[in-house]
Amino acid sequence: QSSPAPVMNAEKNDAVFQSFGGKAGISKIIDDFLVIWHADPRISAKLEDADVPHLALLLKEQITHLTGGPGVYSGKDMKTVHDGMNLRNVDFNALTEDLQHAMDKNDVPSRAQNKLLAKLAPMQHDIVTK
Ligand code: HEM
Repeated sequence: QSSPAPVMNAEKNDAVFQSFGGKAGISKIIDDFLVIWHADPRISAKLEDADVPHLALLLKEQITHLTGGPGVYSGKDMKTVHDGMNLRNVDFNALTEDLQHAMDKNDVPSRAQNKLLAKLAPMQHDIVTK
């Protein structure tokens, strides 16, 4: 006999993902985020050698996962990826601001934004090396 409990849990853990507009919402937010990043003189140079379509794909997977959506993140761990980029706290903060602009532009409620930002904050330690 099937129990309703796992379904209820799934719905509960899904709330942030739904606030982001699900897969379509996250896809749009990341596309907007990359446009904003490209236009941000503080960190645009960091994208010069990047494979942006690949980065977009992995960011969509990662944010889907972090907001409680379906699927897996297939990329590398944050320390391995950003090692050697000489990233500073100001770079991390600029990127976070750009992401917030993208979330604002897409009307993500601030409570849901803060849930995601709280998951990104501990990554700063692995990403910032300088
Ligand atoms: C919370 C902060 C961040 C998160 C969640 C994040 C996430 C990611 C992810 C998922 C990837 C792709 C991993 C892979 O290729 O396997 C990546 C790559 C990359 N990230 Fe970050 N990142 C963060 C901060 C930053 C910052 C602050 C910068 C620079 C300003 C940056 C620049 C890059 C670049 C240049 C790549 C490589 C793209 C390429 O070579 O194709 N990241 N990041």
